[in-house]
Formats: sequence, structure tokens, C-alpha cells
Amino acid sequence: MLDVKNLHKKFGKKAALEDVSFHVDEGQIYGLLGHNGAGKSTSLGIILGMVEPDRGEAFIDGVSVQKARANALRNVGAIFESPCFYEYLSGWENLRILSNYSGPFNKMATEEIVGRVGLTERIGSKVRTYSHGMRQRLALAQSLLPMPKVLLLDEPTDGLDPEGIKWFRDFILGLRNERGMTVVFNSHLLAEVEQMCDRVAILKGGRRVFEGKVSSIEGDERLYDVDLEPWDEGMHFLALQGCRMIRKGRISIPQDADPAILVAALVGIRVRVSAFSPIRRSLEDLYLEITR
Ligand SMILES: Nc1ncnc2c1ncn2[C@@H]1O[C@H](COP(=O)(O)OP(=O)(O)OP(=O)(O)O)[C@@H](O)[C@H]1O
Repeated sequence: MLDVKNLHKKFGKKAALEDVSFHVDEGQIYGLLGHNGAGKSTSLGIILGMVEPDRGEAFIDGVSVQKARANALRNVGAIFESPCFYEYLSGWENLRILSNYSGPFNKMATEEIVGRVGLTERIGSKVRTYSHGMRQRLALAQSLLPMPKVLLLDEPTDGLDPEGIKWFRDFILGLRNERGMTVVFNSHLLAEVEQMCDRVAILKGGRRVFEGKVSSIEGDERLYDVDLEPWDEGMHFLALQGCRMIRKGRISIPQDADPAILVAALVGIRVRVSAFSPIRRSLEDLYLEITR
């Protein structure tokens, strides 16, 4: 559904993107991750035809955004950067006006979408009286008005409270499950991304440094959280047994190692072991390993 091929983009001398590619299948939820300035918004901007790449191309459903923008984007809904509304008009009036950019206003469909985003009671109020969360829901409603197949969302959970974040997660998963919608979004909330996304790409300094299935993140490594005193001495011993330090307090042990024997051996060389517990590798672990 979305093919991003070898994107390069410089702003002045600074490279914002260097040879970034990724591919999103129909019905997938895809997360773009990276530190501030890693190039996530620039990638979304290029996919939306709002930023011109120096090289490379983005295809939506096989159509090049750079060569046939209107055609490529006809099935795309998006929230890009901070959504802008007419503050002095109601949410409903905003949707009525803004929907005209993508097609004729459909009252019934709009009512349905407003209900889905939970704004029915306040849709007649002026937007200037809306909370941040309500604005995000209005932006989501606007992005859904063209009945898109693909939804591109630039930091959609930014500034939402925990309840709003959970609501967003359920909403997006519902769209995918009911309509097979393809969703691409960038976020700094790794736990959310892990719960929602099928695949992720991690960008660092404009380069793609990881791309893969969220379910594969756990990998084959046997990870343990350990607390050793003294750390250096204990870690030196563990390294000789084939263990690898991920960071202070976290190690991976070889497939055939028996943790009970490792602990007994550490105690035998007078290293105090306060913790030696198996853990699951999370998206946050992977992210920190890759981006550090
Ligand atoms: N219009 C612009 N003019 C100049 N530099 C820009 C412009 N847009 C982005 N950049 C630069 O390109 C790099 C990538 O920015 P981008 O906004 O894509 O990062 P990001 O990963 O979305 O960051 P954040 O998480 O902070 O939103 C940054 O160094 C940024 O300063």
C-alpha cells in the first residue's frame, strides 16, 4: 500500500534523510520511531507531497506521490504537524468547510465519524473552547472524512493524557480490524507503538537503522536484569562465560548457559548477586540499544 524508496533530503547542508526506504502492506499499522530531528516528519511530509525529496520517491497503492500527487493521495487521510481549525466556528462547521477540499460534504457520513471519535455532544461548540484532546479527535475526524484507505498521522498522541492515548490506540486498532485500514504514524511513546504496530522503522540522524516486525523484537537472545556488587568484577567473569552486557544492569546469556550455575559461580568468586531475573526484550530496549 505504501512504498517509500531511497529518500534523500537536505535542508541547507544538513541531511534530514539519507537513503530511507520502507514498505507498508495493506491493513498494517506501521510506526516510525526516532529521536527529535531523526527525520520522521520529513518522511511523512514527503509521503504527503508537502516536502520535495532531493532523491527517491514515495508510492501509495502503486502511484508516485512525486509524479501524480493528487491521484496518489486520493485515498489518504492525514494529520500533519499541528492541525489548524477556524477557532471561531464550531467543530461541525469546520468539518463541513474542510471536507470540501476532498469532496462533497456528506452529512450522514460526517455524523457517523463524529460519533466514532466521541465528539457528538460538543460538535456544535466553537473550536476555541476545545481541549487539546478534543482538537486531536476533530483532526482525526477530518482525516477520516475522505473515507481513506491509508491514514498518515504525525505524532497523533502528542500531548494526550493516558486516557486519550488508550482511546487513540483502541480507535486505530478498531479502524484496522473493521475496515482493513493501513495506518502509518510517528510517535515517541514506545509502549504504545509496541502494542499497536505490526512493524516499525527506527530512524537515527536521517538514516534507517532498524526495520522489522514488532513480534520479532524479542529475538532469540536470553536477556537478564542483574544486580552485581562489584559490577565490573562480576561482569568480567560473566563475559568470560560468553555473556554480553547490553547496558549496566542488563545482560544476555548464551543459549546453553544455566543461570543457576552462573549465579553460584559468581557467589563463589565473592560477587554479591542481588538480582538475576529473566526479562522480555521490549521495543524500548531495542530502541535504546540502536539509538544510543
Ligand atoms: N523546513 C525545514 N527547514 C530546515 N530544516 C528542517 C526543516 N524541516 C526539518 N528540518 C530539519 O531536518 C531534520 C529532521 O527533522 P524532522 O522534523 O523530520 O525530525 P523528526 O524526527 O520529525 O523530529 P521530532 O520528533 O522532533 O518531530 C532536523 O534536523 C530538522 O531541524
